[in-house]
Amino acid sequence: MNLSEITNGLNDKQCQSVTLNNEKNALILAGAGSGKTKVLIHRIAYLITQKDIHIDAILAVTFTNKAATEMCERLSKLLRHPITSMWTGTFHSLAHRLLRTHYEQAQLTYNFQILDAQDQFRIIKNLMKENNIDESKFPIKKVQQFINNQKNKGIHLHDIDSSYNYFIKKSLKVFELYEVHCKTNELIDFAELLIRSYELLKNNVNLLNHYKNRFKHILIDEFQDTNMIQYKWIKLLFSGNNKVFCVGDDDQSIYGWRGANIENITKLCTDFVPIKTIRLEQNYRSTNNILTASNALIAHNTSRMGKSLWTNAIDGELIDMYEAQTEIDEADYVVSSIQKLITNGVLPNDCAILYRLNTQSRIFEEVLIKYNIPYIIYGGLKFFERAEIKHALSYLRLIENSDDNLAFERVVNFPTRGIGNTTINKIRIFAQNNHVSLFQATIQVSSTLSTRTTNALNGFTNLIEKMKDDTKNLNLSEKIVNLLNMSGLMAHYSNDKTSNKKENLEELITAAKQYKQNNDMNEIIGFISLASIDSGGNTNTLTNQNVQLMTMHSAKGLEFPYVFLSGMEEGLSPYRQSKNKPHLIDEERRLCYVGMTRAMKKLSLSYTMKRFLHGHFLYADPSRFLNEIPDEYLNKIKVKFDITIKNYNNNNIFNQSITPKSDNQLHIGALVNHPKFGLGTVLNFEGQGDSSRIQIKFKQAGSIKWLISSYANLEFI
Ligand SMILES: Nc1ncnc2c1ncn2[C@@H]1O[C@H](COP(=O)(O)OP(=O)(O)OP(=O)(O)O)[C@@H](O)[C@H]1O
Repeated sequence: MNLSEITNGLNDKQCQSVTLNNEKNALILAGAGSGKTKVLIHRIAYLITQKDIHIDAILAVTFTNKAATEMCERLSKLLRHPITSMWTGTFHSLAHRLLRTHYEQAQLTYNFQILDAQDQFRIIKNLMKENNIDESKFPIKKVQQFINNQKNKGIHLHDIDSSYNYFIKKSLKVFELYEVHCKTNELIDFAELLIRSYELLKNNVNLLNHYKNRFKHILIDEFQDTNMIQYKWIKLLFSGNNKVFCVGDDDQSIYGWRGANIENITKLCTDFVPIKTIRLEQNYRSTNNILTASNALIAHNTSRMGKSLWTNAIDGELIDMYEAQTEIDEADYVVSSIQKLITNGVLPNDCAILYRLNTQSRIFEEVLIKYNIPYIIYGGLKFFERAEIKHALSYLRLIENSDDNLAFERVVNFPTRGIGNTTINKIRIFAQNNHVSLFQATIQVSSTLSTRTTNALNGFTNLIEKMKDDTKNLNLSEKIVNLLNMSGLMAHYSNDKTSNKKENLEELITAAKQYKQNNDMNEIIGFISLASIDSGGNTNTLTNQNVQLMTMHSAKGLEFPYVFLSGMEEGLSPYRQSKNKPHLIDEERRLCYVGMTRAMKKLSLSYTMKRFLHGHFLYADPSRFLNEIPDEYLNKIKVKFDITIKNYNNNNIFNQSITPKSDNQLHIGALVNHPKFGLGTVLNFEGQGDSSRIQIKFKQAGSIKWLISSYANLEFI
């Protein structure tokens, strides 16, 4: 393969990045839609074909495992031969591979288990309960986040100063209990994967040197969202003999809340010298209007590394900006706009509805159903996180290692076999006191219980032993088929006609058939670990006839011809927790920028005057980000209200078509006088014609009232 085949179709800057001199490290600052994935793939192809770098000497880190699979597929296509053995994946999956390969040096046994976020939550919850830590005062999610934040920064338990406040003191207590629990049960959570693999290399000089010499080229995608421990990991592997090639965009760093450290990008330029920085500024995705409006928004962020994106594309349509009265009105507007597009021949999957919070999807779903438009939600419960899949995998875990306590707890009584909580508690206590696993405890304790309970417990332990024997010569997917039948899971879910749980179990069998084993890893352990690290996508991703719904975070890296960015209100975007915190507002602005730059042909923004969220009505101003987009790119759309008002002053009844917040005297914020309630401020209107209502906050008694507008008897002031 010659050089021109590798650089064919690349622009000058892309080409310069791909063919960069081998002697230098590189930071490719790649703007939204500037083709960074393309550059990364072509760079690897260039190294292999033009610089004779062996595939084993390349380490490629991606943001998701799906991105890694796609990268290998595209690379195979470009090179015209399959690429299967390259070390590629997320930091977590690579760390996992290192730990499984060198488990003894990492002071682990081969059977160590990976703890996903759900199981981590359950363990923290149990530990708090056992130690009488009140979850109403110390929400489990917050404690979990505290623990993970410390770990993501690479901070050890004993290094944390507990003198700050009571929350930290209590969280540290849980942290300590949690660490002991994980250590005793050989459970490794996500952050621990990184810490352990970092320490494995750091404490084993020979091993470190082996990998330093092996990986001549380390390529990292989405560098702006690396966290501290990931940065340390790369720095450790870096030597005079190898080179790093990092691709990222400081304007798209959106995972600060999860420990990502945007400063890693600037640190790179001082820690990895000599380094060449190349900016990719030509955007191939969006129309000029969408791109220029997005540029104007992100220009309000301080401390940017600076890029000015441009495009050869046409101006395209203006960006619609819709002011809705309520979230129902907003959803109606978005869905009816999508329906018009579909009627004009647009495919549903070319349309995406983006929002800030998962909970915002509900109302869109209701309206989509009403309009009979198929949709799919990304980022909800992922495939391997579903209960039925976790149950099935627990049986697989138990035949691999019957001492796996988490798996035991999940299925000892599922499907139900008459083993109640009291019995399970007895088993837990016995296991704790005698330092044995729950499975061992069951065998030892069962004879001391009632005959019925003994039979039930023996039934379970015998079932696991029989499963082990019967499936030992089968391949992975055959094993799963047998476990599903022997455990009764398949029969259990087959009876449930209201859900697609049975189909999900069948999908699990397919996933097992498709699983490609790493040469150096046991098949079952590899498959189970993959399920924990990369919980997979939605099950029904294959269909392309659905409107796509997702949070702005999940939309990272994707593109759609038509994008509807909803909930553009203060408190949602930017999210209320960022209030008065400039660095968090900057991150929210980046998130909005990511959302806007997903659009190829048409972007619609919307906000509501009133929103029912988390059980309350919220009245919010339009997002400050909307004001940061110059008017010339916007097509502002406001609804009109037909409302009947009786003016108290002159007793005139008049019908009006009102645009809220227009110069009309009746607008939100207008001052009114009422014969009975006195002075007040208009908060809201609702409905049409005779059934319209007006909401007013009266100064007297500070009360808020809805009045039928026809009889409101208001005097405008
Ligand atoms: N040289 C090129 N010529 C034509 N199209 C290109 C070129 N480079 C990239 N593209 C196209 O531009 C679009 C954006 O590319 P890609 O998704 O790789 O961008 P990105 O930099 O990863 O974007 P983001 O960071 O916003 O997710 C894709 O549709 C891609 O095919």
